[in-house]
Amino acid sequence: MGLEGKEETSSFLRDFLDECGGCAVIDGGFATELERHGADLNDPLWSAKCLLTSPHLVRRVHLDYLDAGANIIETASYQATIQGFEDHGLSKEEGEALLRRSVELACEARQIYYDRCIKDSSDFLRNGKYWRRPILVAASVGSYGAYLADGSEYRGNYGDAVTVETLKDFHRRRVQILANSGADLIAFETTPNKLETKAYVELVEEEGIEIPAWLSFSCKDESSVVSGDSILECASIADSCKQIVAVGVNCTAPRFIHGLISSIKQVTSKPILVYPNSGETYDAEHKTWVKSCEGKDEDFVSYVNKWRDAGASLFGGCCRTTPNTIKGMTKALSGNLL
Ligand code: MET
Ligand SMILES: [Zn+2]
Repeated sequence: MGLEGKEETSSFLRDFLDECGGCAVIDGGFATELERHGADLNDPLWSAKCLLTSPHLVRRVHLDYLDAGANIIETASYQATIQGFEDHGLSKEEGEALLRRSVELACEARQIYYDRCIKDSSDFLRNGKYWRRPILVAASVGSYGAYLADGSEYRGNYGDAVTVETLKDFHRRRVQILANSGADLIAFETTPNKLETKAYVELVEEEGIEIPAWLSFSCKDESSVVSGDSILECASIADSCKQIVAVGVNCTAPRFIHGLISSIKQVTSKPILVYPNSGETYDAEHKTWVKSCEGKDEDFVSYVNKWRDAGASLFGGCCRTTPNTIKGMTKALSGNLL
């Protein structure tokens, strides 16, 4: 890509944020929301299983988040990998088609949402002018640990045998497919360590990935990602890559978010995104979420404006948050705290 393209990439998200009025709303937990609707995700493919068994539900959850006010919806590809689909008995081509399908489903939901808004044209009129809420489709890429389906993305320790090269090889084909699928950007999410951060950055540079990406980390406290690596180091690596247009934190307890924003701000001037989980902890052995002292949706939502003051500009939710959480955030950010 020439210089012109790179400049376009760096202003892509800022222009979008301007259009949204300064900050944007991301959707909430996707897999856990599918479960709330009755999907059985007790499978190594987790949410990606629904791409095979219930695409209508995938589309429906995307729509629920759009109705709640989301400006960015993330595809059901978090745990969709060609290797995972092959382990499930599918061919490479079928696996690749399902990755593309995850993006199509999100794009279809956006189209349905816009078509509906045209019918109810009040959504399209602002100060007497035609306006439609900007909506992006972000192609989710979960970590190698997510593919292992043993909760590794919350530990981030892959052992000595796994190198940057292993990880690049693991992610390469999926990232290439998602980058050419019609998605607006790639969401590298729940990144657990420095090694995988390096792998993503090298991969997008070496493969000449043409769409922008964000990189977000799952963290275990205010200063470290789940592996124990420093958030400052990880965020600096993400910052060094032109294609990465935002850096942040996801699937992390809300109580650590404020401190993490302050740390990330020290090492990047890129927009910062935060989409914490409900504050519960995932018990990989029993495949359940365990309550902590953290409160409910309402408490979580009341933090949003503090996080904005601390320097973040994209906000959403991760596991166990719901369209209701996102609705609350949308209101809180537009100055109408519930
Ligand atoms: N976007 C993914 C989801 O909400 C992130 C999962 S984090 C374990 O399902
Ligand atoms: Zn999560």
